[in-house]
Amino acid sequence: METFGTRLHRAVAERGPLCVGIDPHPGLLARWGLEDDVDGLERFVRTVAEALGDRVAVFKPQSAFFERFGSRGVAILESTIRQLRDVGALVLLDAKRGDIGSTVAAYASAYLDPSSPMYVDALTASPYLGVGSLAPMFETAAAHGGGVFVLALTSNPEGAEVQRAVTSGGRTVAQLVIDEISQLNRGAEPLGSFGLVVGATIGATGHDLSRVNGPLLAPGLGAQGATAADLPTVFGPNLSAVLPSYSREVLNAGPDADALRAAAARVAADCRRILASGH
Ligand SMILES: O=c1ccn([C@@H]2O[C@H](COP(=O)(O)O)[C@@H](O)[C@H]2O)c(=O)[nH]1
Repeated sequence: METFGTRLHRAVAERGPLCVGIDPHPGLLARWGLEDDVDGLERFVRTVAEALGDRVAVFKPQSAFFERFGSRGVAILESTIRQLRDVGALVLLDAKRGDIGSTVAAYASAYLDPSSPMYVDALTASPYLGVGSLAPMFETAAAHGGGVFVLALTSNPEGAEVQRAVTSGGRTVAQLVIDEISQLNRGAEPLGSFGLVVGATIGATGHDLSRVNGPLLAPGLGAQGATAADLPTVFGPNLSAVLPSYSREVLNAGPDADALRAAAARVAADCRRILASGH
């Protein structure tokens, strides 16, 4: 069985280092001339999947925008996940799950067990009940070739007061998370399956990402103000592991399929240039 890290490494080599977020904001539905209802949601996500599904390495549907419409919205999320995986894209569901271990085990079954209707390649997770509480997710992901991306240094300004607080051991909370994920990825080749979320907006924070040996998802590009040119400041010598993530910046170009493709190609080219130059 191939690991998620191996599959991600190949997807990025074939399609380029880009994650496109699928965030059907009410404002975007209106901009696309769609109603803010289940039919509008379905038209929106089908358009994105048909325009970009065969060329973007990773899609990151934001669960909240589907949950907003109840069970019919979740059914659309489920079919979108299938549609994207059928055309060879990897799906990273952004649901930021986290809880006590026994409940985390249920989240692991829901999203990381291939027998589940909601099975995805990888899931975002929140470590604030302790990184150890996420163990059932890590175990299920490892057993089935899946991945988990754990929040470390998020792109929103409110994250810093918690994530950069110093623990009794002298490390920041974020560094503790980084170090625990680094342990899980030790020795993995070509890339570990356990990633971190590090916002592109945060500037230079002095955190040590050098031992992560796993993917570094970088949201905050585009609509939140960061650009590809900010990536070297945030990630320093660890740029090769960065997976840049854009949602609204690409989705704003729709609903025209060619315009969506052009927007994705533009941000991918910006990122490729910066990531390849290493600075
Ligand atoms: O630190 C984080 C973690 C997750 N996100 C999510 O990414 C997208 C960003 O959307 P944009 O339109 O590109 O701003 C969204 O789903 C967030 O929930 C994040 O922004 N920052």
